[in-house]
Amino acid sequence: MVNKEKKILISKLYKKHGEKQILNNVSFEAKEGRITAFLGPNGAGKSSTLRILLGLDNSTGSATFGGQKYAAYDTPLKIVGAAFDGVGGALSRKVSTHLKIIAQSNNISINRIPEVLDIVGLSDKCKAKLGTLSLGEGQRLGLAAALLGDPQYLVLDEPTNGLDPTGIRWFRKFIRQQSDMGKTVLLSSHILSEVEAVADDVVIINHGKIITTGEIKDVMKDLESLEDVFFSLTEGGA
Ligand SMILES: Nc1ncnc2c1ncn2[C@@H]1O[C@H](COP(=O)(O)OP(=O)(O)OP(=O)(O)O)[C@@H](O)[C@H]1O
Repeated sequence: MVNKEKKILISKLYKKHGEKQILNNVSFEAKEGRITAFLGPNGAGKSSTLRILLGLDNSTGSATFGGQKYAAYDTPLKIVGAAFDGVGGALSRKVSTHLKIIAQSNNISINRIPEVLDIVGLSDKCKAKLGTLSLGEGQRLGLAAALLGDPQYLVLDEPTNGLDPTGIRWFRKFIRQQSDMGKTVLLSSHILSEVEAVADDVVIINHGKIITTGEIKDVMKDLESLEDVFFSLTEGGA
């Protein structure tokens, strides 16, 4: 039975690599029309959680989009758009060809390609080779690929990596537009100031354990900045 609520629900994930427990009862949700930031220091377990959510790794527990696992959707790119580090195509391939391959393998019309390039401000790079893109352009192309299927859910791993201040400002506006359209946005970051400026809700993870979740304004209510919250929770003992 498909859950009508358009939320990402992560419940009781446990994961070990060898003897090391890298996820320990990880549970949280990301809600429709809101931007949820998944925050934590290097090695905290963010990418591991997102990989499980996207069916790239296994674990105990469950991780669903609208009540269904990623792999249970016939054409997942029409439901979930994901962007991880790197573009992931042959460097000699053109931007348009890269997006065409992704679109065609997911039954998405190629008419969508100019639209997504326009949304991310890469229309002039349509014929450029992947190997010639800057880091920031590569990030934008990753977002374009994520948007191809006009998905309800966006899962973005460190989306501001490599963006300059103009790019960061562009990203904030872009992601707010997406959530205002009713999308469910989950993004990971270790850049606290970025998250503070853009997120509605925050989930903080450290050493594989969720240490706080809530609306950003509530999590921050007794502290000056998210930076203070983060350090009080991750270094102060929790
Ligand atoms: N395949 C693997 N084998 C062994 N250990 C792993 C593997 N993948 C991840 N880990 C370990 O799991 C822990 C969590 O890693 P993960 O990449 O999820 O962290 P992260 O929060 O995304 O960090 P970062 O911000 O640096 O990307 C780390 O200690 C990492 O070394």
